[in-house]
Amino acid sequence: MIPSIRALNRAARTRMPSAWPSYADNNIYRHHNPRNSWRFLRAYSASSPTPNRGEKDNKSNPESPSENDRGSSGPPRGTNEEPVNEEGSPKQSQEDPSKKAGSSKPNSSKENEGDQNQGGKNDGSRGGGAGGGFPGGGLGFGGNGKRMDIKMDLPSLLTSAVVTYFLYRTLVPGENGREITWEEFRTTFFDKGLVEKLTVVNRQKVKVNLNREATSRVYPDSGAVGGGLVYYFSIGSVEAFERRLDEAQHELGIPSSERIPVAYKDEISWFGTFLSLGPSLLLLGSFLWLSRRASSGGSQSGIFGIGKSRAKLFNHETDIKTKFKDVAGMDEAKEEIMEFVKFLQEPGVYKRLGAKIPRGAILSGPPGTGKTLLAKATAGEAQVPFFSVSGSEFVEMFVGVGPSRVRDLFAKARKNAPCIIFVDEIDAIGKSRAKSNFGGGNDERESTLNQLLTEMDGFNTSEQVVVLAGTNRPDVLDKALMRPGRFDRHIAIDRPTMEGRKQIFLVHLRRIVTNEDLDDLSGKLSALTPGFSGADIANCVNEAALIAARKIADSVQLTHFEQAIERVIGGLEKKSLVLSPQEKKTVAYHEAGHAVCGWYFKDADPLLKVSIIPRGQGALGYAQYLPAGDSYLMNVSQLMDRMAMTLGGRVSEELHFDSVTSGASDDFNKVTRMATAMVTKWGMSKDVGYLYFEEDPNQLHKPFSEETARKIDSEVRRLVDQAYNQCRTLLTERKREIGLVAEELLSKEVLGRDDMIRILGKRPFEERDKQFEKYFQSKEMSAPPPPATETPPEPEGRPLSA
Ligand SMILES: Nc1ncnc2c1ncn2[C@@H]1O[C@H](COP(=O)(O)OP(=O)(O)OP(=O)(O)O)[C@@H](O)[C@H]1O
Repeated sequence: MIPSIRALNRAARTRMPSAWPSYADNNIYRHHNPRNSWRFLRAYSASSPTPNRGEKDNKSNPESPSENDRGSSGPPRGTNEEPVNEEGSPKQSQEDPSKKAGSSKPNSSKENEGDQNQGGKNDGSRGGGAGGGFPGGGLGFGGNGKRMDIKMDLPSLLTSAVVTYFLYRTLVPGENGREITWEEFRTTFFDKGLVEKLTVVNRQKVKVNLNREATSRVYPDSGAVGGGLVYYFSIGSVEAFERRLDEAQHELGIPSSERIPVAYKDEISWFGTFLSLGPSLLLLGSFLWLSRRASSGGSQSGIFGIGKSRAKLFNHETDIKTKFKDVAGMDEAKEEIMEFVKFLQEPGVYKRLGAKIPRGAILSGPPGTGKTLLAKATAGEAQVPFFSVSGSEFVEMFVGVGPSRVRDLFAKARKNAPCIIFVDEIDAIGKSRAKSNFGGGNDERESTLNQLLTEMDGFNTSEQVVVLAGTNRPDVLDKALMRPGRFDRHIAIDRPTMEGRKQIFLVHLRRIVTNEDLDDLSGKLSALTPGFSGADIANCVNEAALIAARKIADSVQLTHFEQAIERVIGGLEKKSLVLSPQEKKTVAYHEAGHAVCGWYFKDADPLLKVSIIPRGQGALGYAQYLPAGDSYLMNVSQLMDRMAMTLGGRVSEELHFDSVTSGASDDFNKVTRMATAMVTKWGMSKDVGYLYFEEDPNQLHKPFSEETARKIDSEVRRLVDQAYNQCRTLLTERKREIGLVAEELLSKEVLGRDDMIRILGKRPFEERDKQFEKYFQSKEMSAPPPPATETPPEPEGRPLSA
């Protein structure tokens, strides 16, 4: 058993435990026994007269034991072993390892050489062998031979299997290398002549190659004998090491011809390399991982998919079930777009006559009017694939991504031709370049737009790819987009008319369970929902179904629809908002003022419903009016009546209370905007004349002179004052009616058109909207009757004339 090198150190020797060590275990650290070491030292020193350590004796005796102990590889050293053994053996105890060393047979030079070679081989091949015997720790040169055979290449680094292998190869030998100090090296190996060769690795460490034969004699149980354990020591510099080695050899009297060979080599530590690459690999890995997570998946995940188009592809066979019959109330738009369907279905008809097919169409209109739906239905009708993408999806924080996505989208579309590309919210990329240049443009957006224009130009007439685009802001689009050859067609889709709303209601009512007569119901609902878009209608129908479900009704009834409409218009009822009785009264009189104005002004919009239930954001009450049919022109009289009616709330407050409230600010906003438009846009002021001044918040200077500005101000003021006087005159006359409506409102909270008729009598003017009258002749639309005790006296039969 090999003694611990630690045992050689002075501090350890002084401990001297009484227990004799067990050498069953190879790990010398665990079985470190100072006593044994001490004994070893004593035994060693007992043999010190032999020239093991003394160069003097060595010189005088050519068969010096020091030569033997050193385990030289050459014949001279081999022949020197025997005298040591002979001299040393009688003085050494049985357990003393030095005894074994002393009793070893001399090695022939051939054997030694063989050992050396074998040892060299073993150093490489037995890297994983069990360690033991000698102390120290370190690099594990035992496995280095194999490790060095592995070539580092990028693919192998990238695969985890190889990384694991590297780690294994790097870590395992680490357990079989032991670092020792120079002193330990000298006393344990060098001075005993066990060293065969030294290898300076990377100018930092010296690997000790032991003569295995000699070592096995001195330390028979050592792991180094099998080649599984390798010792090394660190050096400050190669020069210092060489100097020290020279001195040591000189000290031992080793002739220069027998000096221990020193080799130099550079080794790459895979583990070290891996560690040094670690931060970069970690960064790269996290970047890839993040980009993979950031991307929404699909085949274009990761950083490499960033330039790919994110358009969703709907296959006509599976995904697009929408047909023109699902799109109601826009017959003209459908007709216009039908041409694209025909082109996609039968391109031959057009080509035969030499007609060029329109490349695309812009569908413009307010939100929710069914632009996307129409585009989808076009694809559904034409039975072609449909690529849907939003304009904003082209714009990324990386430069060049937008154009690249446009290219990719069109490339995919060409592969899937005939097909339809639908770019929703095209204004995100198609904004006028001239406008955006003011105050710094957005280059990325511009280049995306340019790419889009190029791609649309690049079509040839045989390519059956139709591009449809949707926008709410056709006014801001770049003119280049609209020129013939690109988006040839401009299809404006407005909010549906009453008949249109009826059709849309019918489409959506078919999907819910109701026992009402669908024709009558859809007519009523369309009359109650002026200004609703298709999306509002869809939402309203769904909301009614939800309300019915909440009330566990068997089918959806008219009342559910009424509540749903109120909710869509006014927002959620705010039950938590409790008004004080005085506030409630103010709200009731305010709303009653509006309602009475609407009832008695000839050109005002007739009232549909008035409510004082707080709803939505800050609205304490609301009045819903039916716009005069679906008219799109308004005359001065209508505008004045509307302004007067809008001021009705405040005037009523003035007439009924000592002080007024802040509740009319939104009314003033509307009135001011209306009056300003009359003066600056609609040529309704004689003083200002027939001029048009656009409101542009980006404009630094007003497009009119100071004098005109003063005129505009005074004209706007005049119109508002006129409306105010008109309103005040009426409401002063109708103060009693306001009181009746307000009190009814306070008790019932919601009044419908029929309630108004009941309180104020029939409206003294013929209804302009015949459709409306058709559906509301009955009493069905009245609000639920109040509890019997709170019912105010019937106002019927009172004078109503204005
Ligand atoms: N004419 C219509 N007929 C039937 N349903 C409609 C109609 N218009 C809108 N809808 C309903 O409204 C929903 C939203 O419409 P769509 O997304 O097409 O509006 P849009 O004009 O594209 O809105 P945006 O401008 O906000 O993108 C549709 O899914 C459909 O349920």
